[in-house]
Amino acid sequence: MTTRFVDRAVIHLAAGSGGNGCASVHREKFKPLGGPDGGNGGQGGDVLLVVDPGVHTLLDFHFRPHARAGNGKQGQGGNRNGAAGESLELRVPEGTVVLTEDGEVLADLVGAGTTFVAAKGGRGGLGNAALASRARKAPGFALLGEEGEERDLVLELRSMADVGLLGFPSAGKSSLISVLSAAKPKIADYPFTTLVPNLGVVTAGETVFTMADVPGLIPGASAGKGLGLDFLRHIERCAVLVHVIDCATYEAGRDPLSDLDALEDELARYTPALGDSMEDRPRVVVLNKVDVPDAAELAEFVRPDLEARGMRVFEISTVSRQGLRELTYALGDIVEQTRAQRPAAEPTKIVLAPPAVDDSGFSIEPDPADPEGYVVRGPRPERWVRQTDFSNDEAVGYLGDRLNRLGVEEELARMGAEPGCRVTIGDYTFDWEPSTPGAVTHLAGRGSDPRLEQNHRVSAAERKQARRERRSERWAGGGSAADMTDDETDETEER
Ligand SMILES: Nc1nc2c(ncn2[C@@H]2O[C@H](COP(=O)(O)OP(=O)(O)OP(=O)(O)O)[C@@H](O)[C@H]2O)c(=O)[nH]1
Ligand SMILES: [Mg+2]
Repeated sequence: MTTRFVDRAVIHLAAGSGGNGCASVHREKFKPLGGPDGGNGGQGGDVLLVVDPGVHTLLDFHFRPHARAGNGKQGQGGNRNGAAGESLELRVPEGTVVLTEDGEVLADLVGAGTTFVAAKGGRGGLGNAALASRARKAPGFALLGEEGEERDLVLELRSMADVGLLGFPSAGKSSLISVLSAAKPKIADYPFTTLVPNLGVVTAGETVFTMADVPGLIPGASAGKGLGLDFLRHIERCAVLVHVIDCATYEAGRDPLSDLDALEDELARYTPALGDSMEDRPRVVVLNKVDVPDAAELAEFVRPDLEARGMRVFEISTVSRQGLRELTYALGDIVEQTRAQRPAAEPTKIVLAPPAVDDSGFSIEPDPADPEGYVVRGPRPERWVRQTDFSNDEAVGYLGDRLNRLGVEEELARMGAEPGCRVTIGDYTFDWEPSTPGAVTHLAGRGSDPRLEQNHRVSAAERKQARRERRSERWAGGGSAADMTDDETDETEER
């Protein structure tokens, strides 16, 4: 069996947006002044990655890298909440590693059914029924649904083989896998013949194990030289490492001992992305091409040195097939031992959501893009701004109240912000009009609220630019319906 796989794909995901809340007033014959009855918007659908043992490659993502989940529906009058958007499940193979474009590992998907929330749907906005309070009996506004998360992620499939072959280019790795298994990889006398890993299934008596043939390694690989990191990535998961050493090379500066040192050196320099050091991984040395008389002689010569280093050494030839049986059974034994030590199979159906963040805080910093401006950061202020319909003064007033209650205004004053200065929260910039200290009104009626007057709605390009300038730690967006009620909780407290 030979499995050739596309082992890396960049995907672009868009979760569904939340539906807007509805502002509606109950109307009935003879009852002209009913209460607010606008329902909440539905939650946007998530984009999920789900491990499916029936999927073996990332090929589909190669052809279809874009995926989008359904949007939540708008709330409606009569207290009808909008339906949630449909989540999208993308099937990925066992052993898929999810990374950011910067290479940060987000998840390592093992176990059938394991699910990763790759892009979180936006929250639906509260309708005016949910926003009503004693102080605000009939809110003339509702909250907007939030946009769904958009994410570019990298998927990598790391070989899950039991045995990983490593060696210089042309050492005979592909040849070895071809004689030990039914795999028929490309074999040629030029370096880097193998560009993608090949998996072979090897049988040693009762033991059946997989072997991965990976591209050749050259010094500097751990720093990305040759196929470098691509190569190393694939042996991270292998329980047993086999150094395949070419005893018949005439290349200057190459001999079995220095080849082995170079390979070990690269391994030591490589930091596995999955955090599991390869130092303690069992390894054996295969001295290949002993069908060549000079090579056989050299192998005999270096064997004691290698053994003195504690290595198990096998002299083989993939051409004459000598030494193969012994090697196969020895590998089978080691694989059995590592299997026995391995913890029990992972439970299935784990759902990996982005870690919950403490979203209660906020911070204010001088705006790097404006000498007199400030930038307010925090999951809640940013979310509240996104939820605000700026064409509705009452909604803007409500935002002002929320920010006030959180202490944003107080903190701005403490930092010496001057009235009229520009304050940016998320994608919006306001002129700051502080309310009189000590006389903060929590009750915004209908009509204009002078404290927050939105200047302009910035264009996407401006936003991007400003974001770049202000770049710093960002909060993981998203969140659950729980935080939605959370906002309302402190409202309740205050009431
Ligand atoms: N004489 C002899 N030649 C061998 C033996 N094993 C492999 N070769 C030759 O060595 C060359 C390289 O073999 P491959 O199996 O392609 O080597 P590789 O390690 O997979 O090389 P890359 O994929 O480039 O890293 C080929 O020309 C093979 O025919 C052997 O046991 N004896
Ligand atoms: Mg090869």
